[in-house]
Amino acid sequence: MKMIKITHPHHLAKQNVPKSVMALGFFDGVHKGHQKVIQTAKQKAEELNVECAVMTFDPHPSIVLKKNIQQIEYITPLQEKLKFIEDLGIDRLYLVEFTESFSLLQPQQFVDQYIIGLNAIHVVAGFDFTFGRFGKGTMETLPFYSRGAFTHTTVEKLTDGERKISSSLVRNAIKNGDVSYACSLLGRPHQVSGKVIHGEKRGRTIGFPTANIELSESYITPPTGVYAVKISMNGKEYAGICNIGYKPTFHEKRPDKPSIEVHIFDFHEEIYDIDVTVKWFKRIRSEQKFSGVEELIAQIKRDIKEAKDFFQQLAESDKITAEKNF
Ligand SMILES: Cc1cc2nc3c(=O)[nH]c(=O)nc-3n(C[C@H](O)[C@H](O)[C@H](O)COP(=O)(O)O)c2cc1C
Ligand SMILES: Nc1ncnc2c1ncn2[C@@H]1O[C@H](COP(=O)(O)OP(=O)(O)OP(=O)(O)O)[C@@H](O)[C@H]1O
Repeated sequence: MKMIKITHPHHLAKQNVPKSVMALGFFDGVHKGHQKVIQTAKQKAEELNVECAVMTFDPHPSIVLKKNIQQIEYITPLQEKLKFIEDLGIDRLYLVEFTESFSLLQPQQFVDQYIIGLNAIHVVAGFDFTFGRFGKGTMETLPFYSRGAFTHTTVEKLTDGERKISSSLVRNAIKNGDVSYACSLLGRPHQVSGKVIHGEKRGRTIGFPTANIELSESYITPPTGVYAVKISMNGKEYAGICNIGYKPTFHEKRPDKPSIEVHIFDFHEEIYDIDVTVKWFKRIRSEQKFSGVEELIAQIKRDIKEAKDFFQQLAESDKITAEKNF
């Protein structure tokens, strides 16, 4: 995938840019709705025998448009978003820096400079995509702005029951700890990446060593509690159990921020400073304050059993699905 970074105003000349079918959107999470939009663009590009392009933006428009927001938590921070888009088999990605001057473009200026000017001959976006100053341009008015230079496909709303699959729905699911639901909306588990740092070194003394993880980006994370997770490092993936929390059993005073610690099953290596990715599969319980270490140990044993049973069932259902598809 060829990536073209653009800061407004751009100086790309139409005749130097290949014709494309262009999918448009912010695409935080690259959830199933986004996948449908991008896959529709890909199909159309094959039909028309031109490149398939995605145009996305960074940072999130709310940082520029709502002055009181300095940083937002992403489902997929930029690098992850680009990787998941690339995995869908796209030829080119226009990454437009979302600046104030860009946000002030009128719908017609946006279409002239960023669609017609980038040689898109067909545009694909969801039914509720908006563009231009105050989001005034819509899919209904797009043909008017197109000046006959391109056609378009509006992708119908993809829903889960009554609810539109959206980045907001995925964010809420993660924030509420419903990581299994987030997984079904994303079509894969939500994941976060970071580095293994030194913890309080108590874990090994109670029989459950844990890798303490410092996140590398501003991710949305699930609330405090215990989760069945998979953790990958150096190209290998392991099952484990994660506690996000303040460890109230050991801390009278709540630490500033919760720690994220993973006990990896059947694993005994030294992994400080290693880069890891954690995938959230299932919430098991809330964090508790136990009256003693023995009680905590007994509970962690039950947590591990529950997580192992879950992964066993998952492996069996994946096997059945794979056999059906064979
Ligand atoms: C699966 C699991 C569940 C946990 N649940 C709790 C809990 O409910 N309450 C609590 O105070 N600590 C809980 N902990 C945190 C332990 O107290 C923690 O792992 C231990 O203090 C080691 O911390 P350290 O890695 O900073 O040394 C849990 C840890 C794991 C791995
Ligand atoms: N469920 C869906 N069905 C069809 N198209 C969708 C769906 N969700 C998003 N899209 C389209 O995908 C593109 C990117 O969507 P965008 O990231 O802007 O918003 P979103 O996923 O709807 O989330 P939110 O509005 O909560 O931020 C847009 O063209 C949008 O219309």
